[in-house]
Amino acid sequence: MAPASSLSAWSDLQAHHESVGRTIVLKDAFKSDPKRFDKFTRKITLPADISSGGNGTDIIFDFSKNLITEETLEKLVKLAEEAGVEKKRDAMFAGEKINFTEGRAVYHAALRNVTNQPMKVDGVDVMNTKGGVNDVLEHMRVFSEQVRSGEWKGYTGKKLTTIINVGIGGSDLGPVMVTEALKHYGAKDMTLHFVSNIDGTHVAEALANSDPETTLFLIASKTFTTAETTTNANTAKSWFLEKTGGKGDIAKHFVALSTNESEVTKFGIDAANMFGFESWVGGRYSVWSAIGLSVALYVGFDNFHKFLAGAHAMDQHFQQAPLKENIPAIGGLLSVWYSNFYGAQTHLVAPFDQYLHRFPAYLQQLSMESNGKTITSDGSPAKYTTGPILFGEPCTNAQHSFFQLVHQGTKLIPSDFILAAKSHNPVSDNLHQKMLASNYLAQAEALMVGKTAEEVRAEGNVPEELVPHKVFMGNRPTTSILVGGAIGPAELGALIVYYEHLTFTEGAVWDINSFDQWGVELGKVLAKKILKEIDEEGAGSGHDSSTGGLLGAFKSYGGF
Ligand SMILES: O=P(O)(O)OC[C@H]1O[C@](O)(CO)[C@@H](O)[C@@H]1O
Repeated sequence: MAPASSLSAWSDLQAHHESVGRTIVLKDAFKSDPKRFDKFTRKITLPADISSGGNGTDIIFDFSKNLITEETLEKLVKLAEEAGVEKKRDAMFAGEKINFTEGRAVYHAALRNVTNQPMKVDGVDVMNTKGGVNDVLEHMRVFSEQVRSGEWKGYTGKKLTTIINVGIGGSDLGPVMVTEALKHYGAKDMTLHFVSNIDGTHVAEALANSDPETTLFLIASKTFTTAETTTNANTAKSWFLEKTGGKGDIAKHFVALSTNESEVTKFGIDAANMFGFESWVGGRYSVWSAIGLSVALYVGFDNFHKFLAGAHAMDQHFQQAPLKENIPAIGGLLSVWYSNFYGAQTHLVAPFDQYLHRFPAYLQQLSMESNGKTITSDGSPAKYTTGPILFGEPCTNAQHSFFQLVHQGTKLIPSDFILAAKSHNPVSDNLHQKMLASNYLAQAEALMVGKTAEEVRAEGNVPEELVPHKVFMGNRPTTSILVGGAIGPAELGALIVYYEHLTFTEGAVWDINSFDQWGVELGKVLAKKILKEIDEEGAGSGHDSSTGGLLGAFKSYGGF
């Protein structure tokens, strides 16, 4: 595929940015076009039987507060066409090996293919083959129901009520985020811990208050070779054997979520207690796979299934909707518009929802591990900026910390705001929810309309020297996502997949491989070498003076 910047739609967008984009004033665009909201808002309705309220939940994506005209959208769609976004999308859904640096299909959509359409990789239907998607789902259903009901017992016959998921990256962030987001649906008698960091504090704190008789360990690692996970898992195993005086039955208390059966059995977990998946599931896309077992255990399999079904609904929309109506494609194209034509470097995602407090952290891996790449498909460096820095925190908290910069800083920060119309906790007669909503609406409005010097002066009593400090430039773009109900499993699934396919669209336009992650390797290799050097005499070898100096200082201060 040709580099994006050589496409004629790209030059066309550059000219369009010069002539139109740079001069769009959003508040004027709204004044002159009363239909702007309708024109740029898109909606998906989830099937009633999976929606949180029992009737189909609408999710509205209001793109109207973005720096676009109808012509901009047409030109962005043209860019997507020229960049082959639809062709690449279809190749992904056809199981083609679009992860071209690893020779792998990118097929996580099969994991949530709840309508059970045949989906094949190398001619094999991954849904119905032995050990395939449906078999693993059935294993997850049976196991999660047994644990939740107490039929699956620990070695002394007690119900397992503490779940410790040991995993990192995609084997952690998805399960953490989703179990937090769906806490309302979680088993009240279950305590969850997620141990990811190699910092011994993480595992020590999780084990500190856990009872080996009632604890279930999920060792979650696609490769089962990740240093942090195998080390934490071994520490957990030693703790378990020590606390149980060697009587603890690993088979009852440890299960593995992995693709690597030989490493799993070497660790001491029986293959029967392994929940498998395939290499075509990338780590950051794995919450839909066996890696999501903690979710199924916590919220129950029916809810896990709704989570998959909501995701599937967004997959179908992405596959079927024409680009101009295609919600994730529009999200991705807007990101390209801001990154490559306005020079934006960031993407803020602020959920107005406390349950979604780990959503931005989850999206960081999804977006930045996918599109933090320089090299394009022909091996040459991109001549344009690629993956933005995604960041975020829940609101209203974020408003009281970094929103100063979003409103008055020198950077353009395209922002997404997410709100559910209904709270799971409508306390104080919904006062909190109304205040939350008022902030969600006010922030997007304030970012757009800003405040001029004249408006500041008109407020009266403002010393002239303070006027510039109180001016808000405005014209700062936001996308407002409104879930027309409560955020339940299906709604969450659909929201995640919106960002997955947004990320896909960006990568497809930028002509990069969004599905590998070579950039994490170098640090891992160096850390292995340095770990050895910590136990050897001296301050290592072949290091620069900073690294060598710090290594020496660490050894001397730490007594190593
Ligand atoms: O599930 P694994 O194989 O332990 O990998 C954990 C994480 O490590 C990474 O490979 C990055 O180092 C991620 O892509 C992945 O999600």
